[in-house]
Amino acid sequence: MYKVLVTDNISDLGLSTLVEAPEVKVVKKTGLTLNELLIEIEDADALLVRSQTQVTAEVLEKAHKLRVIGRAGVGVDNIDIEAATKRGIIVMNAPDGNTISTAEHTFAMLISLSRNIPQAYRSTVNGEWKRKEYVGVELNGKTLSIIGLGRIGAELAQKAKAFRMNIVAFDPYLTLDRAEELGVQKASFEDAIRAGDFISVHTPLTKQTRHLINSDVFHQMKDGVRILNCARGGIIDEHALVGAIQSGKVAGAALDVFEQEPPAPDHPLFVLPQVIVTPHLGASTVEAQENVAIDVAEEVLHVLKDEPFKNAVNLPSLSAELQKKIGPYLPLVEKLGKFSSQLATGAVQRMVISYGGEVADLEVSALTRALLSGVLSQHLDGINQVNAPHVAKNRGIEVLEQKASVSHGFTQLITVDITTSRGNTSVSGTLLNGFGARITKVNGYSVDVVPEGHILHITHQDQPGVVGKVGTILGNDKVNIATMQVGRETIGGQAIMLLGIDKGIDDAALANLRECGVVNGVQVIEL
Ligand SMILES: NC(=O)c1ccc[n+]([C@@H]2O[C@H](COP(=O)([O-])OP(=O)(O)OC[C@H]3O[C@@H](n4cnc5c(N)ncnc54)[C@H](O)[C@@H]3O)[C@@H](O)[C@H]2O)c1
Ligand SMILES: O=C(O)[C@H](O)COP(=O)(O)O
Repeated sequence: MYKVLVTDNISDLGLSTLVEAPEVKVVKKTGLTLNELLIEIEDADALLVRSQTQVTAEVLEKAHKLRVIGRAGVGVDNIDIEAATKRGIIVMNAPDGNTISTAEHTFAMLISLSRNIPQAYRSTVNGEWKRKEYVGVELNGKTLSIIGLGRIGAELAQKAKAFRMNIVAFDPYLTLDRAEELGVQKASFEDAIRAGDFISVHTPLTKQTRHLINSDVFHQMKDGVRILNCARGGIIDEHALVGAIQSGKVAGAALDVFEQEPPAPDHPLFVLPQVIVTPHLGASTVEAQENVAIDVAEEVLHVLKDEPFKNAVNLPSLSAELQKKIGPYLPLVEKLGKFSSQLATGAVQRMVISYGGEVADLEVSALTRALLSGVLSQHLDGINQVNAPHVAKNRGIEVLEQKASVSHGFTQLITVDITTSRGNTSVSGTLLNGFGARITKVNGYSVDVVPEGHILHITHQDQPGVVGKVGTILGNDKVNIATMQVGRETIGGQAIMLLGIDKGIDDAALANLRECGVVNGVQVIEL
């Protein structure tokens, strides 16, 4: 039974996917103190959060069983991704479900800001009638600069265009074609900042975007500019914003998010009449909350059930088409990794993974991760495709991926060459149409082995009687030989024998084999 811990308010409709899954126990505990969270996380297999729960390295330290963190929403800045990745924990979000709601909220803030609606409401219900004080500005014909033209930025652009605003956008990944398609003017950051009558930020909060809008940037803006942040607190330097409003540079600001949430009640922005605020409501609609909860619950369940999943933020994303194409290769590369690392002796220093034939036409990074995970998991605990590249890098293991059109007679061939402190090991494998995975070459010897179960790898001199002697020793130990493959360099030269056996071999029989006088080395490979 998998324990899925839910620590923020996530829609029950979305959670029903998990509640109804027989292999899952949903434990919903919101408002936990840090100490309570540290206890609850210990036996959790999955954690579901929104933006409130701070999933820090300290929390993850206690997460001994955790395989996946699902964020019912977009921003993952409340999760220590690096710490999760190191521990092999998948972090996934629900990137699409709240786009419309957040863009609509931003637009509501834009109109409210231009017409002073919140201020006028408060004044009017307090018995005042200040028609002159709340004169606004039109949106029509004004320039809206959007910093970060992703899902929400692009959706906002469409809404603002309907109000006949000119849209100028800066996004490092914005192409001219995409800008044309959206009907926006692509600009540099500086030009977008200088052009806007209204400036709205829609980037994630990262090291690069923290205080992206600071006092230097405010100086470059038009006098009387209005600022919006419905993305993340911290993208705008709040102290610089206070100064820019007090100096008259900025005519108004609409904020849904804050550097610290909830902000202190005496926050200096709250006494400025030009500032309107909401308590992080961008995604707070019935529709958005159902969408993100359903999306994330489904994907978390896929992870727990070892099924293909999407939206992991600490794994490269694979299209459904690519997943389908590389799927059949995954068991082969994992086996190649396990086989080669059990054969290799000494500390791994370098791995070269070569893809030949049809597989070379695919984007193979997911296969490389799976193979690397197969290699490292033989010697290290807790290795998976999420943390394998990170662990290899930390241990100074060089990993090279290469592609070749030749595949030595096979439709596709994958070879792993491992260099250790003691020498080199090379193992190749292929997928045989209708027959599955095969190991086709081991250290230069051609073989045809199904990579499964218990395999003995024996090196010996090619001479009469070796097979008989090995067979007798195993027979005496009641070990049944299921398959046998031999390969040799030349007649009478160095040779290998790969024996598929029905059960693990005990230490005594292994010692007998090693001391029988006709074999040079024996390695047990468990796949
Ligand atoms: N207020 C809310 O309730 C709410 C709701 C949803 C999302 N958000 C926030 O909005 C952010 C954007 O969401 P999205 O779904 O549009 O994400 P997205 O990934 O589709 O778009 C983000 C865009 O920012 C761009 N970007 C990154 N760094 C940049 C930089 N330095 N300068 C300019 N552009 C940069 C990216 O290229 C990307 O196109 C999220 O990261 C989240 O923090 C807030
Ligand atoms: O990044 C997001 O998706 C939004 O900020 C929503 O956050 P919330 O789930 O805490 O409302």
